Amino acid sequence: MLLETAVLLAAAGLSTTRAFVLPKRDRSDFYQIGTQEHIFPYLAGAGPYFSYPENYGIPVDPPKECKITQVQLLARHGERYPTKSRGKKLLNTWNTLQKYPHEFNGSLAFINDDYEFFIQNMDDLEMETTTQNSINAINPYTGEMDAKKHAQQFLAQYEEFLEDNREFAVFAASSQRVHDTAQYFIDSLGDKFNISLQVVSEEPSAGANTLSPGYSCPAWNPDEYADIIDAFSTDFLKDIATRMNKENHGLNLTKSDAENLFSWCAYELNARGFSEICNLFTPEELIRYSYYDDLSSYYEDGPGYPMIQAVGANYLNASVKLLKESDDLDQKVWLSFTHDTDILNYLTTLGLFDDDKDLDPSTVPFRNHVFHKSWMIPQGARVYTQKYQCKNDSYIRYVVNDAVIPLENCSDGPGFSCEAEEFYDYANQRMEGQNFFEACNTSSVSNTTELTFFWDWNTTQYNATLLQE
Ligand SMILES: Cc1ncc(C[n+]2csc(CCOP(=O)(O)OP(=O)(O)O)c2C)c(N)n1
Repeated sequence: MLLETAVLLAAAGLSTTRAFVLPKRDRSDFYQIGTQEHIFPYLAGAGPYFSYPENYGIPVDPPKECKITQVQLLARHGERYPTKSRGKKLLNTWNTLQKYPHEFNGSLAFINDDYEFFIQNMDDLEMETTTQNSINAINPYTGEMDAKKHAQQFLAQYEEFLEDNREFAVFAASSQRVHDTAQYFIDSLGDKFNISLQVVSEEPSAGANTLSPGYSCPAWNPDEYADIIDAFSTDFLKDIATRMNKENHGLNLTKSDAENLFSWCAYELNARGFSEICNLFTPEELIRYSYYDDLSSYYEDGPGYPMIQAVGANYLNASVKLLKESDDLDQKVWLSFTHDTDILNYLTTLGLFDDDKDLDPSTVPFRNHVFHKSWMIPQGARVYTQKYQCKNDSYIRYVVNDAVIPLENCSDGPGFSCEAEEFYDYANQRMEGQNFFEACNTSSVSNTTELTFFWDWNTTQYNATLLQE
């Protein structure tokens, strides 16, 4: 380097070394990307997509003698940056680290080597990660690529069925990231399809005509079962903070900093493809963190909160109606995109992961543990309902994140499916006495009592204003 250039850069307060020191081979993102996929299931559904880990081995294609007659999808948006509120918390922890006046020792030492925080632009908060906004050109875990890959997988899987079904509406809740995911998916399907994207309002005023009933549910109280969740020991968080503080005298990381590090790890994976922060945790800490999240979700948005059965009934009721009307409806493909908790509410009403045993806060269970939240709704989650005909009978079954998950009490049909009439009885039973509008006190924010967009999109045209939330 010319001496003058070095002097100029130094005068501007910029380091002259950075541009000229290649990262060490073992610290290069190139070599590290792809080495952390085994921890995705432990990141509370905030990290990159992964297939449902407990696959029973049932082929996703219906048996050969059967013919698909309807497909429904309820999907989560793809990998994203943190929300604004989460981003603020992560920045606080990052500031604490940045203010530390000494070189870091031990597991945090990577920060000494020109570590660049993964949130570079506050406008990225709440948004999908994309090739454009990723801080690493070779990040394989963008929400954009996930949606595009998902669409290609969908095309390959339903190739024959889609031959005759190339024109349909796709539905997205009106959050920007949800909309963007649906758009990437549609773009990736290609120009042989004629698709109309319907953006359904997620404002509380949408009432029951929504894909995100969580926002139209004023009666929902996140703290309803806080006493159970709080009974879980979070000593593992204290242990993490203590370990970092011992390695670095004077660093006063707190328990909540330790908790933030887990989501830092997850979101950095979405934005960079790799995160040194993920390497701070022991396997045992990851397991405890993951169960803590299962427990919270179970009692806030899952089977542990009886009201959720009514919230999830809003979509399940519509889904069952579509299944029953499949012969009469021209549209056979029903793809919808929304948020994690809304899918969880729906799965709860459906009872696909409900073994009637409440999760225990006094210990981490292993054998009695069906409810793994991150397995159900990781970023890019996809819950398919398949209806197919074999001889003269129709059958229903579910494919969650690439794995066929049979209904525990109704799986005698081909491919471990549930005979349609039996399924309708089962669904009725799950929804008996469940009224979303009443249970949520939705009348205080809206007078829309029915979900109608699947049936009236053609005349109404849904194009709600996109929200950065
Ligand atoms: C039944 C219910 N009502 C209201 C809420 C409040 N709430 C928290 S998160 C959320 C939706 C968006 O959640 P986010 O964590 O940003 O999910 P993502 O977009 O990543 O899927 C809602 C409606 C809830 N969780 N559950």
